[in-house]
Amino acid sequence: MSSLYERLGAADGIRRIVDDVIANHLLNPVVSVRFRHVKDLPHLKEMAFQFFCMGSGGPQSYQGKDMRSAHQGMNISEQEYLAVMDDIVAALHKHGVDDSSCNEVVAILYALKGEVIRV
Ligand code: HEM
Repeated sequence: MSSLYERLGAADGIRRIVDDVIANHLLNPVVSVRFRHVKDLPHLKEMAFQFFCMGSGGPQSYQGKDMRSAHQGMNISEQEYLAVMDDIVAALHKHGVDDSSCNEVVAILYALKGEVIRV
């Protein structure tokens, strides 16, 4: 079986998925205000791209903050966390990622929950 990275469409596919994830966040009333206030969205996209690539088994290295430091002091709620997961799943479906690969992504993100919510 090919790697999760390949099933997500490798670098080009992940780039497109990340663009849609951020677009979804900006339209999602539960979290849009968080993302409208980000000063450097291109940087956030690049970090999210690297994170996704590395986390799915791609050759890229992630140069951003660890998840706890990245979200420290934001007081992110469970509801916001779920909204972000929903936006990611919607972007994966839009790009034709199969259900089992989608579930793998959800499991990886779920494991990071404790480093994101109210840290
Ligand atoms: C498991 C879920 C999540 C992952 C994998 C994730 C991943 C990331 C990454 C890689 C960064 C960039 C860090 C850096 O700049 O070095 C980041 C920043 C950010 N995250 Fe998350 N995140 C998650 C959940 C959330 C949630 C639930 C929210 C709130 C709605 C959120 C809001 C933000 C914001 C606003 C920033 C940008 C901070 C800034 O540069 O001003 N994240 N996240």
